[in-house]
Order: sequence, then C-alpha cells, then structure tokens
Amino acid sequence: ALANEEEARQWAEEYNAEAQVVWYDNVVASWNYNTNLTDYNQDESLKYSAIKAAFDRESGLTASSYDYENFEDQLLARQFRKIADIGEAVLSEEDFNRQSELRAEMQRIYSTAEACNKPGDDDPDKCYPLDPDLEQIMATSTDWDELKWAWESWRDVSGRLMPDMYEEYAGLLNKAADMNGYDDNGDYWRSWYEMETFAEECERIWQQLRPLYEQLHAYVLRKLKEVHADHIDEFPFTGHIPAHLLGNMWSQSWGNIEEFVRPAPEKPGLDVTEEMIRQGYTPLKMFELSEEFFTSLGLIPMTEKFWDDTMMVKPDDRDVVCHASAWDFYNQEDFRIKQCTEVSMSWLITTHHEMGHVEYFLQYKDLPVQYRDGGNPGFHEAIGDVLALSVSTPEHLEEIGLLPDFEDDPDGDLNFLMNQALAKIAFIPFGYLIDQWRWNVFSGETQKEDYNTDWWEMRCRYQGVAPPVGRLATDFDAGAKYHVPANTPYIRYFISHILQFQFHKAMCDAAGNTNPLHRCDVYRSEEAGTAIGDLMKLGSSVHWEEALEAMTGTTEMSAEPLVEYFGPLLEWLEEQNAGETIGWSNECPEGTIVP
Ligand SMILES: O=C(CCC(O)(O)[C@H](Cc1ccccc1)NC(=O)c1ccccc1)N[C@@H](Cc1ccccc1)C(=O)O
Ligand SMILES: [Zn+2]
Repeated sequence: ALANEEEARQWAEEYNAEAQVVWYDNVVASWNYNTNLTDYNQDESLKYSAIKAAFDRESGLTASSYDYENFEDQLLARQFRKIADIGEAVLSEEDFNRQSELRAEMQRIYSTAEACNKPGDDDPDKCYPLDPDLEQIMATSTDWDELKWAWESWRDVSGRLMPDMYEEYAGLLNKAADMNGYDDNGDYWRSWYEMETFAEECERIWQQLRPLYEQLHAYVLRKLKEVHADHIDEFPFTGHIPAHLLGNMWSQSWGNIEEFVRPAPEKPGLDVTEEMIRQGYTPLKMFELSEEFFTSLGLIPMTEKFWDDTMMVKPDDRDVVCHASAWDFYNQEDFRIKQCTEVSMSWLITTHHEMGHVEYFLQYKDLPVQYRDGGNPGFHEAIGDVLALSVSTPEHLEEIGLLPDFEDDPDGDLNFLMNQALAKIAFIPFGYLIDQWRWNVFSGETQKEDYNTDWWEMRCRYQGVAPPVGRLATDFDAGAKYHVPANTPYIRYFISHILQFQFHKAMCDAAGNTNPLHRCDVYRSEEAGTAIGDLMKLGSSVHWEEALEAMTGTTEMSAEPLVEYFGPLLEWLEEQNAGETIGWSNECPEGTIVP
C-alpha cells in the first residue's frame, strides 16, 4: 500500500492545483449569472459547471482507483474520500445538463417573480418583487388583507409554477445519489454530518426545544388575537397562528412583530432600525461595522478585492438573485458577498451572517480545496450568527451608539430576550421541517400529488401555523422558499441554531465573561477570537466532533447553552401563560387544502 500511497500523494498535489483553476472558472460563471440573469450568462454558467463536472468525475474515478481506505495516512485517505464524493457530477453529460438547466430555470422564476393587482392600487399592472417590496409589506403591515394579498400572491407567482420541474429535478438528484451508492439524495445530504444517527439526533434536539417554542407560540398567538381583533373569527380554533401575521413571508422569524409582544411595552424595544436610519446608516457602513467586529477579535479582515467586487445592493438595471450569499472563488484571494441590503437591524444581522462565511473562507484558504468547507454545514452557518449574538446585546448596541435610551433593568432585559427569542426560538421548527419534507420527497414517501398536502401537514404540526387562505393540492408552497428551487439544504440552519450557542458560551468563557450568557459581548477579546479562529482553520480536514471538542470540551451537539441563554424568558413566559392553553392540534385546520 505504501508504494502507491506516495504516488497518490503526488497525484493529490497536482489535482489540487488543477481543481483551483477549474473551480475558479465555474464560480466566475456562476457569479456572472447570479448577478445578471441573462440567457447568455445562464448558458455560460451551465457550460462551466459541465466542465467542472467532467473534471470532478474524472478526478473522482482516479481517486477511487486507489485503495485509499487502507492508506497509512488517514488525512490522505480523508482527502481521497472527499475527491471521490462527486455528487451530481456522476451523471451522464445529458442528465447533468438537464438538472443544471432545471435548477437555473427554477432559480430564475423565483428571482424574477413579481406580485401584481395589489388591493387599493389604481394601476392593477403595478407589480412588486419579493426583495424588497413584498418582504417590506410582510414586515411592516398590520392590515390583514394586505398581508394576505402579499402572502398568497407570492406563492401564486413563484412556487405554483414549479412542481413538475421539481419532480423531474428531484428524480435526477436521486439518480446521482443512487449511482454514488446512497439510498437517495436525502441519505447523501445527511452523510455530510458523518454520523449514523444524524436524523435521530435532530429529532432528539427538536423534542428538547419544543416546550420552549410552544411557550413562545402560545404567548404570541394571544397577543396577535388582540392586534387582529377585527379578524378574530378567522383564527382557526385548532390553535394554529395564521401564517401571514408573523412579520415574515415564511413565518420563520418573528422579529418584525416585536412591538406587539414586548414584555414591557412602555420601555424601548431592541430593534435599532429606526436609529440606524436616523443616523444615516448605509449598506457600506453596515459592512464596515461588521468587519470591525471580526478584526476586534484578531480575525482576518476582508481583502481589497472583496470591497471592489462585492454586490452590496440590488442593481436597478438588471435582474439578479437577491437572496444573500457568500462566494469563495477557490483561488485564495477572491471572496465576495452578494446581497440586496436594506438599512435595518435584521440586515445588519444578515451582513454578519454572510461575513461569517467569508471569514471561514479566509481562515481555511491555504488548505487543499476539498478541505475548504465547514466542519459540517452547520458550522459554516453558525460563525456569523455567533458574532451577531454579541453585537445584538444592549451593551454592544449602546457602545456603538445605536441604543441611546436603554434602561438596564429587569424589564429591559426581558425586552432584549424576547427580541432574541423571536429570531432564534421561532426559527427552530422551521429550520427542522424544510428538510424533513425534502428527505421524504427524496425517499419517495412524498409523491408529487402530495407535495403540498405533506408540506402543510408539517407546517401545521411543527410550526403551529396555518395558511390564511385555502391552498390547492397542486400548489407548491415549498417552492416559495428560496432554498427549495435553489437546491440548498436547510437542516444546516437548524444545526447552526444549536451550535451557535455552544460556540457563544465557549467564546464568552474564553473572554472571561461574568455576565449572564445572554448579556455576554466578546467584542475585542483576542482569546474569544482565537477560540473561533482555530475552529475555522481546520476547515473540513477533521471530523466536526473533534473540532467541536477542541473548542467547547464536548463532541456532542447540545441545546443546553441555548436553554441557559433563554432561561429568564422561559420563566416569564410560563408565568404569562399560566392557566392558558398551550400548543395546537397536530392536524391542519379545516380548509387548509381545498379542492
Ligand atoms: O439563507 C440564508 C442566508 C444565505 C446563506 O448565507 O446561508 C447562503 C445560502 C446559499 C445561497 C446560494 C448557494 C448556496 C447557499 N449560503 C452561503 O452563501 C454559503 C454557505 C456555505 C458556504 C459558503 C456560502 N439564511 C436562511 C436561514 C437563516 C439563517 C440565519 C438566520 C436566520 C435565518 C434563510 O434566510 O432562510
Ligand atoms: Zn449562510
């Protein structure tokens, strides 16, 4: 085995040099399409992704020709295992191009869809895109019918057009997974977490956090019935919250209804959007503020090219994919973010989220290309959010001048915790259900005729929300969420919402924090920076449990730090909910799916 191990090591070096070039060309073509959705750019993007697939397929075959499982050098074996894991590139050129084309088409539908015929508009042909118009309505309107129009129209112009394409697309993903030796594409996606019991782990964590979510849901439902008293008879008696009332197009984070559920309503809230606008914040200022937090921990600043090439705002002269993303060009110097930034607190948080991806790119940029990835996908999603936990504290917002009149008393503390819970606790069931549904599609448990019925069954059961208007079995409401047409897995965000509190606790301990966990701000702590930086430097070169243990002392994902963080709020919610009904029926209310 030794002889060809040396040969293998040589080949891996050549592979790595070549991969950087082939992958770079592919990312450039993909960037050009995402930032200018033209037919030409779509063709170019498909061309270069086919070239990359041919290279990956060829490399995968060569890697598999070595008996790498029996290598002495386990690191080299891991490298070969990753080179051999080529995903859709295993498909024939025809099948590969077909799945690329389907995905690009669904992405274009999603990214260019507009809702028209808004009630009250004198011009019925006036149309509104998701970013920023429909999202803005969902975030700020309290008009039941306006919210219902935005919620329903978005699904009609996006997901409704996709079910046939998605069925064909999922079939090709499964074909590739099968050719690579997996049961189905869900099995392939779960394999990235390198643990036999991953699905069971997720269920265990969900069951542990469900009581916290139920308490928040009960309180928010009661408050929404007050706000929308004029539509009280449209609240289903099954205990579900009408999905269009939660301040977000997908009911996935509830921060925009903070003012209606604030524990001490007479005290200031923690959403600093107005103050940001009053102080003339710009998207560039938001990016610079975020970078300064990273460098205050001793982490790596953004590169020159990053500032030149990042797309910070929605262009007004072309169609783009607005959904935020961070881009590694795999040439060790070109890193970008693409987002349609608006000036708001939630966009300040998103900017930290995206910059967390870029910091990870910078920390692992000198590793072999197949190690330039998160320890597991949840790691990559957690980095920016961890730093944002510090930035969101009253201490920090005061320090950067965005919270002039905060009174640090028990009321202020609860108002802060509620604001955090509306982002973090509200998200948990949503983060869990998306891939529960997709894993069922890939396994065949959910067939096309049941796509929408099963989607709502899960939305009702896990999230306790119901549609404000009947949905057709032939609708495809899953397609109205970016990650489904974009084929971006989602359980990573559920995992991130657990890990980010474990990382936060470890960084706070490293920084010598003595505050309660939810009031810890690691700003300017080099020790905290070293803790998270060392984790990122590993990329995906070691099993994530090893990286987690090095930083936190445990190999286990644990909801403990999250529960500790929200402890005081849970107590308060239980008091507020004493004697009230908690929870909702597992089945959807009558009329959820209409013929
Ligand atoms: O989708 C995102 C942020 C976009 C992203 O940064 O996760 C982006 C998604 C994406 C876009 C295009 C192709 C692939 C993935 N992910 C990245 O840019 C990314 C991820 C890993 C490595 C490199 C880049 N957040 C999710 C979930 C979320 C996250 C955090 C807080 C709230 C909600 C959402 O909005 O529903
Ligand atoms: Zn992300």
